[in-house]
Amino acid sequence: MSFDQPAQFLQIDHFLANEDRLNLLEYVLDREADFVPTSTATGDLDYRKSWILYHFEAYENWMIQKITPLLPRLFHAWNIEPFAISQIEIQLTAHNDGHYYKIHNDNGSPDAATRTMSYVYYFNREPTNFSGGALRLYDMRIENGHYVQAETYRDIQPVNNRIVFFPSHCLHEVLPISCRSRNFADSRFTLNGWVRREATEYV
Ligand SMILES: O=C(O)CCC(=O)C(=O)O
Ligand SMILES: [Fe+2]
Repeated sequence: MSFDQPAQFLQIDHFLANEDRLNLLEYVLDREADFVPTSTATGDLDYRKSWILYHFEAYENWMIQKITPLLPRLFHAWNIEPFAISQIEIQLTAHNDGHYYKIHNDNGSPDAATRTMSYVYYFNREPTNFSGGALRLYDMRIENGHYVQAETYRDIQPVNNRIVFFPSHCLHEVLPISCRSRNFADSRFTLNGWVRREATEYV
C-alpha cells in the first residue's frame, strides 16, 4: 500500500523587526573570517557546499527565544502531540555562488533521530544580489510503512526576513545559488536548526 502526504510547512514573512534584522546582518558581516566550509555526516564532498559559523553567542539564545513561542501553534496545526523539548539547535550558514545542499532529511542518522521540527530563517543584504537557492520540500509517499520521496514538491523562496518550519523527516534540498559578485556580503544567509524531543519518548 502507498499513499502520498503533501509536504507540511509553515512560512512566516517579516519575522524579525527591521532593526533586529539589520543588527544581525551587521554582526554576521563582521564575523566573515570565522565562517568555515560545511561538511556532512557521511563526508561526501559533493553533497553540500556552503559556509557555516558554528558559534555566535550573541544570537544563539536570542533567536531560540523568538522561535519557542511559535511551537505550540505549530504542533496544534500539524496534529503533533505536544512533546517535551530537550533542545533547540541553531546554526548560521551562508550560501554563495555555486553553493547547494542536495536532497536529505534532517533526522536520518542515529545522533539526529530526535530532531522533530526543522526551521530556517532567511536574511540577506538588500538589494538581493543572488538568485536561486529555493528550499525544495518534497511531498512524501508512505510505502510499506516507510517514508519515500514523491515526485511532487513545493519550492520555498529564500525571501529576506522569512522563516519556514517543516517536519524534520521530510526530504528537502537547497537548489543551487548564483551570486555573480561572489561577495560574502551578498550571500543567502540562514539562521536555522532543529527542535529535538526527549529521546525517552521514542523507546
Ligand atoms: O538553507 C536552507 O534552506 C536549508 C538548510 C538545510 O536543509 C539544513 O541545514 O539541513
Ligand atoms: Fe536540511
